[in-house]
Amino acid sequence: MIKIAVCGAAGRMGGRIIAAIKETEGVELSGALDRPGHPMVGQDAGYNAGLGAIGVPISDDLNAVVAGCDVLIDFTTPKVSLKNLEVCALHKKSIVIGSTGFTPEERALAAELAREIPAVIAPNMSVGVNVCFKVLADVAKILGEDFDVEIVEAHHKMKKDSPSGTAVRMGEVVANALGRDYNKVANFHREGICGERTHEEIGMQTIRGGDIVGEHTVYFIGMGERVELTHRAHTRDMFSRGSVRAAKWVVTAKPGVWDMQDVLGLK
Ligand SMILES: NC(=O)c1ccc[n+]([C@@H]2O[C@H](COP(=O)([O-])OP(=O)(O)OC[C@H]3O[C@@H](n4cnc5c(N)ncnc54)[C@H](O)[C@@H]3O)[C@@H](O)[C@H]2O)c1
Ligand SMILES: O=C(O)C1=N[C@H](C(=O)O)CCC1
Repeated sequence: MIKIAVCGAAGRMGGRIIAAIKETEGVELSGALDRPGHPMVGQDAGYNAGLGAIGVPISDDLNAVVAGCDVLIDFTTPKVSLKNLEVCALHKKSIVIGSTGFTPEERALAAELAREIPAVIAPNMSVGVNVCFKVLADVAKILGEDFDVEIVEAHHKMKKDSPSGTAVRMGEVVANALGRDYNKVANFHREGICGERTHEEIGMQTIRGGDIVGEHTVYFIGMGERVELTHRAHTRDMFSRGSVRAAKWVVTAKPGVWDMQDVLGLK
């Protein structure tokens, strides 16, 4: 039985991940964590998962929870995830990180911290989005330079980072396929007399409102036609099931940073 602990257990994803662990064979919830001072610390973790009491309290003791697990699933924020990665490395435990909004410097630090433990770090754990990542590179290469690329994402109004980690990864995949540097060609802002669109730029647009779980469209816009590749999440459950699948996979992986395409065998 693989022992999984969940960090961010009082959050939107934390609750769904605990529910997914409960429905998955071969794994058990060994611990649940949230931030010191959170009102749900001390309460049973099953309540946020809609399960009633399951006998695992939400703790704020990171070291104790990590010591008692085989793998930590972490859906919090980049800064918290980096700390969790450091503590997992100290305890030689595996980690699955779903947090988004990492800066390039934070990504480099994560790779450094994961030199001796296996870590899955992925902005989107759904099968559908990871298949999109795979086909996007081919679509971009086939359509080539005659098509302008714009990416639009929509999420709930509580989301803290923008653009979404998924949209950033889509931009990186397209930019790489076209031989461009995402950090140079991503355009996050158009306002006023901002001039004609450049050939190389990838427009990144963000919508925030209500309870939208997550939607992403990559537009390839040519003269006279366009191709749109869209993914729509109906619930958070395919993210949470994906994270549990990643946890089962990562405990036997070699040290280093892996992503969901490694877990799904899409590379
Ligand atoms: N990779 C994916 O498939 C995927 C899917 C959905 C969301 N996300 C990402 O997951 C993250 C969390 O999303 P959410 O909607 O669950 O957010 P949320 O705000 O509902 O939950 C985050 C939880 O982390 C807790 N937290 C904050 N600081 C902490 C600390 N120091 N120690 C322990 N817990 C701490 C918060 O109290 C909160 O309960 C975001 O970055 C989001 O973009 C990724
Ligand atoms: O709800 C969120 O927050 C989501 N975040 C991920 C992202 O930033 O790409 C995945 C979709 C949901």
